[in-house]
Amino acid sequence: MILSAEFPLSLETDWIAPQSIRVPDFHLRNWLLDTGSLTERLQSHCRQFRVQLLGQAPLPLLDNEREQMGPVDYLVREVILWGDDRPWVFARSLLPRALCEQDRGELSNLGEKPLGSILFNDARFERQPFQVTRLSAAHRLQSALKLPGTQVLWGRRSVFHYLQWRMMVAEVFLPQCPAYKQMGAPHAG
Ligand SMILES: C=C(O[C@@H]1C=C(C(=O)O)C=C[C@H]1O)C(=O)O
Repeated sequence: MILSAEFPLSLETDWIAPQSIRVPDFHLRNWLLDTGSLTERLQSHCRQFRVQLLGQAPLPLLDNEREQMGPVDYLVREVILWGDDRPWVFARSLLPRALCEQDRGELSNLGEKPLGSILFNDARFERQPFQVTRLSAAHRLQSALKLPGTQVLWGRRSVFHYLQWRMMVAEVFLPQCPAYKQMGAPHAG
């Protein structure tokens, strides 16, 4: 299973401090603000976890990314995270191009290896506070991913500081993600 989508999909949305927005339920809020590896949490909810790479290339940033990331070049990486053949997360990450091409070569050819396997295995990556976002059912991401577009989607983003570098990770929970209480599903922790 793959989701066909153009690259970059981008992610035009407003990002808000968590204390300034009401998240509908505690379960979702817990997922949105979990500072651990999303990859690891998703892996605990499925038998087969997979990263589908939509693309990774040097690209311009959105205005509301650039204002946090400073005047350096970035590789934009966009992926879909799958759990047991269900698309669970769209992620857009900004990787400093010079870092990828110098010190951390493994970042430039990450491919379908989860980014979290690097970020959460090196204490020098220091996560900064989250911002959250609410995408309406009509948001273009839903139509671009050919999702049913019948529900509001929630996402989060944070900057990781690494030495003199900044890296941003933004994740949107897609409709089947365990971050939402699935109708009729037994309560998942
Ligand atoms: C940052 C993490 O890595 C995950 C994997 C990503 C990737 O491979 O591009 C992007 C965002 C994350 O959902 C994580 O596991 O928390």
